[in-house]
Amino acid sequence: MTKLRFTKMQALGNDFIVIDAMSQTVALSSDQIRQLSNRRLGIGCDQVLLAERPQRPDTDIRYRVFNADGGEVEHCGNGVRCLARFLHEKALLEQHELRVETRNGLTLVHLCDDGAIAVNMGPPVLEPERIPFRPTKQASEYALALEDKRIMIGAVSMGNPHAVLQVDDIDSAPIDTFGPLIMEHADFPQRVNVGFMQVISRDRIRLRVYERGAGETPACGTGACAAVVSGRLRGLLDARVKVNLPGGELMIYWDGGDTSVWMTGPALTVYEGEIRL
Ligand SMILES: N[C@@H](CCC[C@H](N)C(=O)O)C(=O)O
Repeated sequence: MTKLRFTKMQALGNDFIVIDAMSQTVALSSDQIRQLSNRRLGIGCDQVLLAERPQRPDTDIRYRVFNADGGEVEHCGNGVRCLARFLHEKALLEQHELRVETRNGLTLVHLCDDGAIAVNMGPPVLEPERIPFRPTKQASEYALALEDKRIMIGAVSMGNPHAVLQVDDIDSAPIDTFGPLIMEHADFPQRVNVGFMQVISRDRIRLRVYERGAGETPACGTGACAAVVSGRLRGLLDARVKVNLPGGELMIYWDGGDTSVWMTGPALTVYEGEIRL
């Protein structure tokens, strides 16, 4: 039997089990991730995050992200803010600027004096083959065949893949039906996170996200970035946008082109413990 120390954290209700994999040996199978994430059989969370020693010399920490379904993925916007908070609270890293190694790149995180955490998420990836999305010419919107319907989506990678639908009202949007269908759509070979975006004004949207490997969550950081990028590309939004998610608010800034997307929001510790596996 293995004992594992963990910290339970949340960012706008998107919740995480954060594990220091530097001071303890951690080798979790997909089954164990599913068990930890299960809200009855384990601790319960949307994602498990591992803080590991960096492999790249130009970074301070490596973080790995596992969805509640056990699959490892590339990135997590709310998760990277929780990771930064965790490292500071544990005095594992003390600087206010952190260079975080992700599965496919480098993310810069800044702990602000007012308690918020700002993340430079890097430029969005829009080339379909890099999202990855079915081979096609890059566009701001694509038609997607969904059973007998044809819907319009934006497709963006923020390190992880996102489809963004514009809806009139997120309260009545078909999240539970369209969410799983689009997530598993054959045009997205790695599956996809699905955002439902309601544009309120050029600087405010409402958003719900059906996450790959976790289902609908109260908030999704990379989803908020992808929605603003998609809204900008469709000519609907300005550069600075307040994103209202069911769990709270994120500020997203994107100046277009190859510039980085910035995300600012909270991250909090809930409790700490030890679990037997
Ligand atoms: N909650 C996250 C995204 C977590 C990963 C995602 N479900 C995926 O599979 O890519 C966020 O805040 O960005």
